[in-house]
Amino acid sequence: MSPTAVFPASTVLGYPRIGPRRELKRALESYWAGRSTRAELDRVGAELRERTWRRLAELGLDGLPSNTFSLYDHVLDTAVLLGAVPKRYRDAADPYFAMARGTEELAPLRMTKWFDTNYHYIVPEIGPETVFELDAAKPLGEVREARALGYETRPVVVGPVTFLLLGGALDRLDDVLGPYEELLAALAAEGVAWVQLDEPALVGDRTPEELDAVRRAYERLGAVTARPALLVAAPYGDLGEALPVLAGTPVEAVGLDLVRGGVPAVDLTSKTVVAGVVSGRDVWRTSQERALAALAAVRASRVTVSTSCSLLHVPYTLAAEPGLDPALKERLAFAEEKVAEVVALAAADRPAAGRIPEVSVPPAAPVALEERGPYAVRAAAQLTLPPLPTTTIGSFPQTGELRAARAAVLAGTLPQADYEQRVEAEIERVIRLQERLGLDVLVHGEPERNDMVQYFAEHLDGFAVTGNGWVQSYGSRCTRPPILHGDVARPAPITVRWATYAQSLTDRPVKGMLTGPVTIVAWSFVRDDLPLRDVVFQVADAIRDEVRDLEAAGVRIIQVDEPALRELLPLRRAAQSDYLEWAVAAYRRATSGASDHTQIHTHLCYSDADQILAAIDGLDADVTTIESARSGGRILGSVPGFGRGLGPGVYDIHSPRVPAVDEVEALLRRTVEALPVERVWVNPDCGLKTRTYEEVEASLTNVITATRRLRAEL
Ligand code: MET
Ligand SMILES: [Zn+2]
Repeated sequence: MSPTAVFPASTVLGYPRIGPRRELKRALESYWAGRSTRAELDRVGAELRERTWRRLAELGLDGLPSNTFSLYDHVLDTAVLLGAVPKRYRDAADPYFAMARGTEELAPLRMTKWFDTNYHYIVPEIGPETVFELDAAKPLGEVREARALGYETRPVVVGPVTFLLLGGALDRLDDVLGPYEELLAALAAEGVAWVQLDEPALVGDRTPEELDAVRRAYERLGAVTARPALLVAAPYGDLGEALPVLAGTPVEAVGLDLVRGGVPAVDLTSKTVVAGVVSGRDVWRTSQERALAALAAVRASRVTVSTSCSLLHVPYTLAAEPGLDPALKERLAFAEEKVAEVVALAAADRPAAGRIPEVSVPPAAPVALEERGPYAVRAAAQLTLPPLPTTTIGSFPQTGELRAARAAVLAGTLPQADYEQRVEAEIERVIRLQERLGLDVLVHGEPERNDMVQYFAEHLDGFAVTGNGWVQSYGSRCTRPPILHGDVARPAPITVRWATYAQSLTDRPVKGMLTGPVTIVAWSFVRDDLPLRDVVFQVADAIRDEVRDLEAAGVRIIQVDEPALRELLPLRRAAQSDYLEWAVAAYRRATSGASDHTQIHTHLCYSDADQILAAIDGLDADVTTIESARSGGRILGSVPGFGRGLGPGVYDIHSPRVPAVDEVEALLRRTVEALPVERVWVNPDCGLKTRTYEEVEASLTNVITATRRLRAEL
C-alpha cells in the first residue's frame, strides 16, 4: 500500500546551516582547538536548527525540511548514516571529524566540489570491505527535536544512487539499499509522512546501466511496506532521460529544478511535482511571471512550489545588509527573501503586477589581441631557475591580528595608513621566511586580501560586496561572494603596489598574484540578465590591464589563478565544449598581453583535472600548479602529454598535518617519473592562508629537504 500523504504547498529543498552570524563556524573552531566541549558544540547545533525551523514557519512555509543541518558535510553524514566509516577512523577520539579533517596520524578523506557549486563535500570511501549498516540517530534525532518544538518535518537524505556514484561504487547498490529500506521503515514508525532523497547525480549524463540502477533503487524503496511518501529531488539541472525512469517507479513526488531545466514534456499526472521555480543558486529576485508560467505548464497530479536546490548556496538574509545600495537591494533575494517568494508563489493564483525592471548592458566589444610566442621561445626568454624550482601558491597564514586590523579600518578605529604599514610588515615577514627556508620563487603572501575574489571585487567597478553574506564552502569555512551587478571596469591598479614592495625586499624573483576571470565570475553572484560568457570578458579585460601594469613595474612572473575552472563545467557533456571554449578564451584574453619573457603561472585546485586537461593545456600558461597530494597523486596518470611546466602539489594544505620528508619525497619521485624533470615544479596543493605559521614552516622545511634530496641525484 503506498502512502497517501499530500505534499505541502510550499517548501525549500534545504537551508543554510552555518548560522546567520557564522555561529557554527565559531563553535566548530573552538571545539577543534580544545577550547570547548562536544556538548557545547551540539548545543550550538541545536540552537541553529531551532532558529531555522522557527524562522521558516514564521515566514509561512508549509513543508519544513530536517536533517539539512550538518556539523561538517551532508555527504559525510550520509556515510555515517549508512555505516560507511572506514576502519582506520573508528578508534579516533572523534571519528566524524577525523574523517573530515584528519588527525596527527590519519589523513582525512578526500574532499571535492559538489556538482557545479563551490561547496565541497567529503568523498565517501567505499570498498569491497565496506559493510553498510544503518545508524539513523541523526535524522531520527532531528525529527524528534523538531517535533518537541511543535514542527513536523521532512527529513532530507542523499539518495542511494548519488551516494554511490560519489563514492565510485554503484556496483554496491543492492547492499546499500538494505539500510535505506530500514531507514524508511524507522521513519515511518516515527510517524514521518514524507522523506526527501536528493539525487543530483541524475541531472548529469547517465549510462543505461546507471539509469537501470535508478529504476531498481526506487522500485525497491517504493516496495517497502510501511514507509513515508518519497520525494526524489534532482537539483542543479535537467533530469533528462532519468525523469521517465523515475516516473515509472512508485515514488510519490519528484523535485525538479525548473530554473536550470525546462518544464518537462513527460506526463507526470500520477505524481506530485515539487517545482523548483525559485533559484537556490543565485541572489536575484524571482520573476513572478516566469515562475507562475512554469508552474502552470507542469502536468502533474499536484504541483507545489519550491526552490531549485537547497538554499545552502546563498546567504541568510538581506536584512543583515544595511550597507547595500537600496536600488541594488531591490533586485536581490537571499535565503529568507527566497522563502518569502516561495510562499508568495504558492499563494498566488494570477501573475503579480510590478515586475522588477531588468537592466541590460551590452558586453564590451571584442578586440583583436596579440598572441604570445610559442612556449619554447617563451621558456628561453624567461628567468633561469634551479631544477625542480620550489614555490608556493600565493597566500601565507592570515593572522588574527591582520583580520582584526581590517575590521578596525572598517569600524573607523584604525587609520588606513597604519593598516597599510601592518600589511607591509607582514609582507616583509613572509619574504624573510621564504628566503630563510630557501624557496626559489617567492610570493608576497597576500596579507592584504580578505579573499582572493572579494579583494578584486572591492577594487573593480560593477561589483557590490556584502557585510554578512556568508556562504559555506566546506566545514567551518565560508566565503562572501561579491555581487556582480553592473559593467566591470578597473579604475586603478590593484596589486601593483604590494608586488613591487615585496620585490624591493629581495633579490629572488617574487610572483605577482592575480585571480582569473573565470574564478571571479564563478565565485560571485553574477547578474542573471546577461550570459556568463559575455560578463566574463569584461572581467578578463580588467585583469589584462593588471597583468600589463605588473609587467611594466618589473614583475617577471605572474600567476593568474583559475581554481574554479573545473567547477563551472556543465554537468551535461553536450554543453561542456561551449563552456570550455569561452572559459579558455577569457583566460587567454586576461594573460595574452604579457610579453614572452614574463612567465605566466596558473593554479587550479579540487579540479578532478583529468576531465579538463585539454582545456588546461589551452590556457597556454608557462607553469600550472595543481592539486595532487590530497587525491594521492591521481593526476600523475594523466599528465605525461602536458607540454609545459607543471607543479602537481606535494602536500595537502587543507589539513593541519605536517607531511613527512619521506612522504613528500615519494610523491616527488612519482612526479619526476611521470614528467620530464625539467618541467617539474615543487609546490603545495594550494595557498597556505588557512594554516598557522608553525605548520607552514615545518611543512615547507620538509618539502625543501625532499627537493634537495632529489636534486642531488640529478
Ligand atoms: C583556492 S586557490 C588559492 C590561490 C591563492 N593564490 C592562494 O594562495 O590562496
Ligand atoms: Zn588552490
